[in-house]
Amino acid sequence: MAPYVLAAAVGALIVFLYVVVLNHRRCGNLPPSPPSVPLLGHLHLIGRLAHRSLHDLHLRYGGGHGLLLLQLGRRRTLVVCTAAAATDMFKNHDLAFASRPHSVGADKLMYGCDNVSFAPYGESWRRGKKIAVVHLLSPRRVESFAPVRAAEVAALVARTRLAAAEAAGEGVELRGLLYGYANAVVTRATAGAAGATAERLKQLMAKSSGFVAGFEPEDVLPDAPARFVRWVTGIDRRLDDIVRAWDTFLSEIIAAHEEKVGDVAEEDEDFLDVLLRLRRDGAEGLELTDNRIKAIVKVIFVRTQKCSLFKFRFSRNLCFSLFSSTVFDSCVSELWQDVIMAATETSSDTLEWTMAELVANPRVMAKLQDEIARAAAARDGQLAESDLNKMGYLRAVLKEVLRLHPPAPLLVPHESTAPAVVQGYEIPAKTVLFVNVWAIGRDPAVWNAPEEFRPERFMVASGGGGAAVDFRGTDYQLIPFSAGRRICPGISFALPVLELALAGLLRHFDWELPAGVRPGDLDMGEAPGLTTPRRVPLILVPKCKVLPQPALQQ
Ligand code: HEM
Repeated sequence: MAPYVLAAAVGALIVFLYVVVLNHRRCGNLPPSPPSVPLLGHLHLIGRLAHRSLHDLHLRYGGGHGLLLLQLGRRRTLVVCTAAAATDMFKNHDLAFASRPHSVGADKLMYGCDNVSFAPYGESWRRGKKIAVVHLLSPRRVESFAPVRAAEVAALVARTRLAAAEAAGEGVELRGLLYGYANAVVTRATAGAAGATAERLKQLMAKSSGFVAGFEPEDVLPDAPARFVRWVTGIDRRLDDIVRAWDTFLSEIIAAHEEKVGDVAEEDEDFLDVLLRLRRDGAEGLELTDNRIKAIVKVIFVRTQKCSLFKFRFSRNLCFSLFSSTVFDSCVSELWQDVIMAATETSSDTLEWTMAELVANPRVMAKLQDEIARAAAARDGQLAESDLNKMGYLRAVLKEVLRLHPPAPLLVPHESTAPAVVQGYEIPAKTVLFVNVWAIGRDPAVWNAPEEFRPERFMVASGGGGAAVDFRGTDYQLIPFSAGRRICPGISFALPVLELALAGLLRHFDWELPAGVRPGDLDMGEAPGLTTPRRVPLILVPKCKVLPQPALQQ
């Protein structure tokens, strides 16, 4: 028998005994749970759209308190499924659940998790988040990127015009256009340049996110067999190659930025300039080592490209064949494919969903175009970023899109560091937390006609019941950016990027479905995984509008 087969068999036996014991150690007043099987726990119950599987499991087994407890391989996992349970969680137990589960891939790729997103709760995370909130994503800094956004929206409109001319009345696939736009804004804000840097970044992103976020051997196997699987399948070797490629890329950008020290006025700084200045000034308590700067810059690149890097992947095939190394191999390559899919970013996913919902709801599209045209007319045909504040319907449309299609439908997994009593149930420490914001956005206890796309629910003038509901983490029925300590610090960066692109696309073009496709025929399914890009890329026919003014200065 080959030594690795023997080692795998021994590993399997250890795991089997371990999980059998673990499965039978259910004690205390725990939340409801479906029946489990040895080793897998409940993994086999999770389909390719995990948020939907978890929602169905909750409806079937969950009871009235909005919680479900699952054993996903080695990880005990609490799922929050309703707005009421989310309220209890974020109001009363945010601190206990503010950490992150450990990921070997994230650890290697993120300089020992010396960043914000992947860091466990503690001093290092607190310092990183402070840098992000106070120095990089503050209102003043976000405002300073207004010219970048204006230029990139103009470029998006120009590229769409070109695509429309080339398509000559046929459909245009929007995904590439939207991805290019968001990628350019982010690369310019982070590193001051787009072009070749953006292209290199796109390639690195595509290579790395599966490693950070994939289903790791450690999720199911004890440490020693997991290390063995890593070695046999070559996961670690490939990971090391990617780590080196990232490091070279980041070192080069840092070196280029250091060369131009003193040439850049504070208001023109990109994120990297800010971090290097803080280091030069010896900003108190920030300890900006090279690796820390690289980790922060990387996480911002990655976050803005695809905010939910923890792209846990639950595949039934994987679950049923855990001990076959070829399965781990195919899992990795599957993840690679997934990553290429996943390389579409949060902002472009959201823009694509918005365009799909608008074309499926022509009444909403017309009303929004009217609002945008009126805002432009009030300014002699020009549109400025400050006009966004006056476009209440545009904001309502975005809220409705993020309610139905949150880009991270289970947020990013948290982990508890202390026992907690949630909704009357005892939750032990070291429990992973998924908050099913996709299900919460459809919770019939808080939303009327939850499956309908109805932005008016957020409008005071339309008597919408959700008029006062915001999505910045205070109203727990709408938390696409999360809430509490781990809330996304990039909301103010993301909103103008999304709203300006929509204003530009809807002001300059009318949008139609390709000939023969009716709004009801539009495929509104999601691609498998724990993020929710559209299953089918959106193809629409842009019709250039004749505007009262020759050019839009935005
Ligand atoms: C539509 C756009 C976006 C959405 C829906 C979104 C959503 C999220 C979500 C759900 C989380 C996880 C929160 C949790 O763990 O509970 C998160 C974390 C984070 N986001 Fe975003 N995000 C977006 C854009 C951005 C942008 C543009 C940036 C930066 C420029 C950013 C930076 C971050 C960072 C640094 C974290 C980690 C926070 C922490 O762990 O403390 N995000 N985001």
